[in-house]
Amino acid sequence: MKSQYKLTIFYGKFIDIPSLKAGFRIRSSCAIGVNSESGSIVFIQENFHDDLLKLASNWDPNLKHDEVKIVDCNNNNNNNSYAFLFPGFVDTHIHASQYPNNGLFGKMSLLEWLNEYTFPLENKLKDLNIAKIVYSKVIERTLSHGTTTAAYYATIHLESTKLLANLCSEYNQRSFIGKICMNQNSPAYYVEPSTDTSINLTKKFIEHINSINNPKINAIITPRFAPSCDKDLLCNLGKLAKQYELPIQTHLSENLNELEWVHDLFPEYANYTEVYNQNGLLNEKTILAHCIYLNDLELNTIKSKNSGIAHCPISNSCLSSGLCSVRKFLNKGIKVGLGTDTSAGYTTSILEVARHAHMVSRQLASVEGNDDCKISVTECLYLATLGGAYVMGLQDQVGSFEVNKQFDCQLINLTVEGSKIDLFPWDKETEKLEKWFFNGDDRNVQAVWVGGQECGIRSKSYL
Ligand SMILES: O=c1[nH]c(=O)c2nc[nH]c2[nH]1
Repeated sequence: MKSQYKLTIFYGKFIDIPSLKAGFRIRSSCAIGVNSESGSIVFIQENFHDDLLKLASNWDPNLKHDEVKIVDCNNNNNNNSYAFLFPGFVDTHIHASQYPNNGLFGKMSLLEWLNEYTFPLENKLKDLNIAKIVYSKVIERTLSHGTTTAAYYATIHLESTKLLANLCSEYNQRSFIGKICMNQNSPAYYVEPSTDTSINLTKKFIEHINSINNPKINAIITPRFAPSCDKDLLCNLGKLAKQYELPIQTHLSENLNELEWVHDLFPEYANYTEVYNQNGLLNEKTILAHCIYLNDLELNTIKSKNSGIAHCPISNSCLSSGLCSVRKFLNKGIKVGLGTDTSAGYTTSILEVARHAHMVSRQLASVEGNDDCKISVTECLYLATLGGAYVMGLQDQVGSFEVNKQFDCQLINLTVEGSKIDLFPWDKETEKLEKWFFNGDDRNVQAVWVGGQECGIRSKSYL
């Protein structure tokens, strides 16, 4: 339905992190105008204390007052309360289909866990009734944590993957959705019989995404990981990505047994990264999850292809996969974002992943005796927002507040009833934000907008 409003003006304190080293950019008493039709930001005016409708007239002198919607988030900022608008989080790696298993991994590591926990669950989602329950819940849950953009893995099943795309569109969550491709080394009940089947189903899925005709909903080519795809499938998926100009997502170098397995399966390649590279699967739109054990040659290849890395520190801890040095990636100028990696990761919260990234980096600093490993609070929040946007090729659209970017945003209130954050009168502003980083959760997320449209996840009012 077409909105009666042509312009929405959001007013309040806007905070974002415009580059890795920038720290918090805090814009107080700030008015951001959003074009209701395009969802993009048309003006940003900070320290504004006049009539907001004047800004609307500046933008379009013909605009009538009832065509302008004002969302005033400044009311909360009396002495005892603290609220701000922050870019929506970007989850660069999440298995939507695995959501029911969040927190279930026992003592297992990757390869056993896939067989014992993951493949049986994913196979259940061929039933569309089950898929609808699982996918609705995971979208609701991620939105409630402030995730406005997600790169989802579904399952090998076409119809339920189509359903995930439809639901993302209905819930208004920006998303990349991948039908998983796998044609070898998988259980008989959960494997595609041939390359042709996998490619044809992927093509049908791409057609479905095109038919949804929603620019927020995109297809992504998804070879699960090298062990579950033969060379023919990898190579054809590379060609498909090129033909349709689509992004690619897969797993790389997550676990030592996996590395050995890849070496045995693909002895003709110099390393794991080359398996993807030589099959046309590495380019500037590729998202590589984990990447814990890459050597310098592999990192150089990833950098030269301008591919991005989804850092998944919670998953890496849950499955004992290893400690991943993000600083190594950043020092090489490789794009890095964060991934919950549900359900190898136990949470759907990117904020929690960001603090885990912080903690793992500090562990690494002590293990390696090198303080450079430490990733600061604002660097972690950058990875959770604009860093992730770069990894997904969306850096011109989301991740920070700039004119012409989409308005993907979350309203955070540190003093909402039930909040776990206690503020004291002497807290400096950046200290309040650091407290949010370490103790915030979905209770602090009061509203979420994608492309300027509020996502209807909450009944509570934010004003
Ligand atoms: O964390 C992971 N989750 C998965 O589902 C998967 N498949 C291959 N490799 C994987 N790693």
